[in-house]
Order: sequence, then structure tokens, then C-alpha cells
Amino acid sequence: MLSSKFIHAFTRQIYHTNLITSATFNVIKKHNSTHTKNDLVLVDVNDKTGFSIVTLNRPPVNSLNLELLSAFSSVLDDLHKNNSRGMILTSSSSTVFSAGLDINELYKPDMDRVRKFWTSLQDCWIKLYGSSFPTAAAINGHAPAGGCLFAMCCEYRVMLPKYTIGLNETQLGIVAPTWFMATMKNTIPLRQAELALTLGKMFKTDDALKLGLIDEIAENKEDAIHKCEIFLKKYQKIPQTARALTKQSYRKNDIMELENNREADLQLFFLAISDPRVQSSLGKYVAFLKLKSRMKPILEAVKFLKGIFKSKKKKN
Ligand SMILES: CC/C=C\C/C=C\CCC/C=C/CC(=O)SCCNC(=O)CCNC(=O)[C@H](O)C(C)(C)COP(=O)(O)OP(=O)(O)OC[C@H]1O[C@@H](n2cnc3c(N)ncnc32)[C@H](O)[C@@H]1OP(=O)(O)O
Repeated sequence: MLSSKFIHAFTRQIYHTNLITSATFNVIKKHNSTHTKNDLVLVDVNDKTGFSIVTLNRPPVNSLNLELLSAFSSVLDDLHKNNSRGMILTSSSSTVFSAGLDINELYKPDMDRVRKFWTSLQDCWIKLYGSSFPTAAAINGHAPAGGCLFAMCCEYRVMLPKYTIGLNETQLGIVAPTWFMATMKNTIPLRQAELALTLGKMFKTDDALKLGLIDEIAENKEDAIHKCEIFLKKYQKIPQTARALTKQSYRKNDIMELENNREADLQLFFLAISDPRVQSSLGKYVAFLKLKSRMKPILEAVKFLKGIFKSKKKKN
């Protein structure tokens, strides 16, 4: 049962967005695209559909640091205030949707900054998962951990072939927060979610589709955005308030659980990242990522040479 407090709060919020004058929205429409500070998140509003394409833009891998999360959080506020008709979340990278949380925020953190960082992540999740406007993700690259989280917060996911998606935290020796788990439980069957979470499994696009972690596969980014638009257009015939309240009621328990325990969640996070074993795992992971990145040219050269040998063998 929905508490009357909840219904009242959300109804007020939704009516509030409906009543917002179109003036603010027109400002965005007129300019067509808006960029946040440092252009970490780009927003382009399609004049015809009214849908906003929100592009995460922090090269090389859109790892989620404090600045990117703060920028995303204020974009979500703007979309809400401007009574957005729908949002498509994507990435400016050609191979990575988002690499998840920036490990540098977790490894040997500055306590003042990490408090802001985690609070910002909580904000983004609450705003995205509970948004009154409909959302879809055009997953145009790998989406591990926090990348998968943001994609799962959206109501529809379209992904390009041959990438990977999943909550891989256990592989890093860390535990996904309960609200990460709740988002996955809301997306795929319960038992599959438990297996995926405990194994820290990353799914290839085809397997993600079979599991229901994504809804469609697209040929390229344009196709993914087009498929997201088709999904969002389905809502044009549905009364806005009824749609938004239904979505928010469906997700209410998960959201309230975090809303009511934000400080406890922060303290748990502090406790976890202060654990020397967690720091040691993170340290090893940072070193592994750096090594992998440096080895790339060598691995590519080996691949290239292998290709030459193979074609020579075929000729002979
Ligand atoms: C009770 C609670 C217990 C514990 C709680 C503890 C903590 C709580 C937090 C828990 C939640 C965590 C959620 C997360 O999101 S953790 C982040 C997980 N992310 C990953 O594992 C992804 C790692 N990255 C990759 O797999 C690849 O980079 C990727 C497939 C995304 C792209 O591969 P590609 O080959 O294209 O690029 P790379 O050469 O690997 O990387 C390029 C440079 O980017 C740096 N990089 C990559 N990922 C990250 C990252 N997540 N954070 C920071 N930096 C990252 C990489 O090191 C390269 O940098 P350079 O070496 O070139 O400088």
C-alpha cells in the first residue's frame, strides 16, 4: 500500500512539474543544446519530439567522479523543472558507456571530498531512478558497475553488440550497496540477480538481452537512439501523471529505503573504504587498469602480427 504521505509528496511534485510555465522549457528549446560546466554532461533537446539526449562526456571512459556526478545531478534537476518529455542517456565515447565509479575517488580518498562524492552518487540515483519523466539508455559501449547502475535506472535499454554490462563489484573485492542490488532486482529475475551479483558477472550484449538486462540490440549509436525514441513515444498517448505516479509507486520502496537511511549508507560506505582489505583490493585494481592500458599498444601489435601470419599461412 502506498502511504498517503508518499502519494501526496509525489502528486505535488508531479503537478508542480506539469504546472511549470513553458518559459523555462522554451529557453532550452530555443538554444536546442545546453552544456554543463566543463561540458561533462551534454544536453540536446530534440525540437520535434521534446526528448533530451543526455551525453556523459568525460573521456576516456566516463568514470564517475564528483564533478561528473554533480553535473549529472543538476541536469536531472533541470529536466525535472522543465517538465521534460523524456530522456535518452548515452555516452560521447565510441566504446564505453561508463566505466562506473572513478576508482580514484575510492582509493586513498580525501574524506571531505569522498563524502560529497558519495552524497552526489546517492542524489543521482534517487533523481534518475525516481524521475517523473520517462528514461531510456542508449548503451553505446561497455557499462560495468556504476555504468550498469545508471542504465538500469532507465526504463528501457538499447545496447550495441559486443560490449559488456553488469555489476562486477565482487570481482573487485567490494560489495555493491543495497540500492545497486535493488535496481538489479527490479530489472532481471531475482535468482538471476543473486547469481549475477555474487559472481560479479559481466554479460555480453547477446546474453544481456536473453537475461532481460537490456531490451534491444542496435546496429550503431544512431539506431540505439532511434530505438529509444520509439520506446519513449509510446508514452505520448498515456496521461503523464498516471504514468509518472505508477513508475514512482513501483520504485517507491527502494527509493524510500535510501531516502530514510542516507547517513547510515554514507557511514557504511566510509567503514567499507576505510577497511585495509578493501583499500588493498582497490590499489591492485588501479594498478591492473593502468598496466592493461599501457600494454594496449603491445597487445594490438601482437594481434596485427598474428593476422599477418594467418593470411600468409592461408596463401601457402
Ligand atoms: C559494505 C560495502 C563494501 C565495500 C564498499 C566499497 C566501495 C563502495 C563502492 C561500491 C560501488 C562500486 C561501483 C563501481 O562503479 S566501481 C568501478 C568499477 N568499474 C570497473 O571495474 C571498470 C574498470 N574499467 C574497465 O573495465 C575498462 O576500463 C573499460 C572496459 C571500461 C574500458 O576499457 P578500455 O580498454 O577502453 O580502456 P582502458 O585502457 O581500460 O582505460 C582507459 C583509462 O581509463 C582508466 N579507467 C578505466 N576505468 C576506470 C575507473 N572505473 N576509474 C578510474 N579510471 C578508470 C584506466 O586506468 C586508463 O587510464 P590510464 O592508465 O590510461 O591513465
